Amino acid sequence: MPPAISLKDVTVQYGAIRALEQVTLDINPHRVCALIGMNGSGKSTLFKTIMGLVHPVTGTVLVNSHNPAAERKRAGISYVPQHEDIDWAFPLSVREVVMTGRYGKMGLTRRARTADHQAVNEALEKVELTQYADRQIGQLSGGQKKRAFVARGIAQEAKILLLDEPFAGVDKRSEATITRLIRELAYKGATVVVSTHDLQALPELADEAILLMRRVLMHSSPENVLQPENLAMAFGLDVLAKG
Ligand SMILES: Nc1ncnc2c1ncn2[C@@H]1O[C@H](COP(=O)(O)OP(=O)(O)OP(=O)(O)O)[C@@H](O)[C@H]1O
Repeated sequence: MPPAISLKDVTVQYGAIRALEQVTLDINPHRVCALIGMNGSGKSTLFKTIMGLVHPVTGTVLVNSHNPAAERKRAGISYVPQHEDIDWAFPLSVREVVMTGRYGKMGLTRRARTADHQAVNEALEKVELTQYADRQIGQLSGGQKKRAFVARGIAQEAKILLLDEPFAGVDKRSEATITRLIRELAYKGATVVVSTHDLQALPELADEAILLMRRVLMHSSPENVLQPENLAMAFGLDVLAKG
């Protein structure tokens, strides 16, 4: 089976800042892959590159064996950006946000059919937000907002989900719900890439992990990546001192 995501020698620059350098990696289908690295190590840039929102200066990116922008248009890939990258004042209800995940299936008319409403209701139920469905998205708590965007990914039925720090600022209950849903999505055949700073939860969450510091330092099992010497490579020695 070809990799779900494949990058070869990808370098990304923002002006003079080199955010990714010669990144080569393959992520196989049906896996949960965690992306680990310190602030500024290029995690969000990697997601945006896989989505075709940021264009590498060199190298190639394939998503489901297609060009990223084409795959995004086909709705084969779903992306939950970081909290700060979303306009929470946008006048959409939670239900409408989740419905945007169905746009790729609706064609140009964007008219929701029974199957779309059903998929949205099921996704809302899965993330336990049915009772908040008609609230404006900005009026949810941090954890509920994350869950709403995970619901959008579920409703989209995308083969690949990219989740940028879905656990940041969420309580234990939301974290457990999101972890359970990620595992369930992979079990049902999706490929999930998730960035997280929660190293303790890694073995339960992910099948494999990538240590990123502009370059891929390591791509291995969570257990290997969590070895102190490997974490020290990505985070410096502080992480060892903090245990
Ligand atoms: N639009 C931009 N313009 C210029 N520089 C940028 C831009 N976006 C990111 N950068 C820079 O690129 C580097 C990688 O940033 P990126 O957001 O990908 O890191 P990250 O690992 O997601 O960080 P964090 O954990 O803080 O979210 C950083 O040095 C950042 O300052």
